Amino acid sequence: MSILEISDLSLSFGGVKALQEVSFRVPENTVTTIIGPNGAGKTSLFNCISGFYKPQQGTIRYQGKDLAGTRPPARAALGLARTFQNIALFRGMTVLDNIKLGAHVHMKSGLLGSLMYFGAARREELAIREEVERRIIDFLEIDHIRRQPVASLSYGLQKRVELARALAMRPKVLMLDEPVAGMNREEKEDMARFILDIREEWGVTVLMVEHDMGMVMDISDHIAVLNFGQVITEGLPAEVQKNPEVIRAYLGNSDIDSLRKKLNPDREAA
Ligand SMILES: Nc1ncnc2c1ncn2[C@@H]1O[C@H](COP(=O)(O)OP(=O)(O)OP(=O)(O)O)[C@@H](O)[C@H]1O
Repeated sequence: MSILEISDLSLSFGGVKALQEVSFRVPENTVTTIIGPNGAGKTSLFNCISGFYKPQQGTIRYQGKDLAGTRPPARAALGLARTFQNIALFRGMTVLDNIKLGAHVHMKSGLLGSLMYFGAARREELAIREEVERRIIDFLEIDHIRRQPVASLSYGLQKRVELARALAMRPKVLMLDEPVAGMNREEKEDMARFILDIREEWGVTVLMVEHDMGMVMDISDHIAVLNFGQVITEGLPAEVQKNPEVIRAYLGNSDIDSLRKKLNPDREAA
């Protein structure tokens, strides 16, 4: 079953066609990855799914429901959480406080909401929140830094805190925009392990944009390839890797050596 279905999506910025009739499905409980050369439209597609961009054409269905007209915070509350290409944390706040902010998508606000939301229901919500935060902190192995301000942490740990905050939103689909960009090898391996565990142990579907082809091929169940705003193919990593159109798409942007490195960096390094 597909948890997300993108149909016929088009988005333009003036004369720039960022997305052209894009259709693909994200099967439930998979790691699905969108790849493609720079400028292919990957982030634009992410922004359409999380509601930051409004496509001129097409539909996005989440659990069978058309998301048109649903604003970004409401999409997050429905279970579509995301991280960003550049870390978007409150740097002066502690790790724990940043994580707590993630849970806010579930808190009722406004006078009516507050009036209807007190007593047992509120206590129950707070207990759930604390349990979720504790579980996330244990899972991501960040207990030792939970009282530290984010600004004092290494880049790899900051990315982990961002992941923790997204998990605190209790997502059904976790959208990760370049989760290992700028990381060293060890940090990448840790992140890959966490992503796989999020799918397996937490039952969360992961939708990721990533340039690191070694990691993409290792952990993805399903890959969609974008080029010039269009999906040129989708399928299993092994199928996508040998698809001539995919190879051509990357060749258009680089020489043969960097192509090999991109599609199979581990073998190159060996
Ligand atoms: N806010 C915007 N205003 C104008 N043009 C935009 C905007 N966002 C994206 N574009 C254009 O849309 C196209 C797709 O960009 P997008 O950032 O989605 O690609 P990408 O695949 O994510 O690239 P990268 O891998 O470099 O992050 C590009 O031509 C880009 O210049």
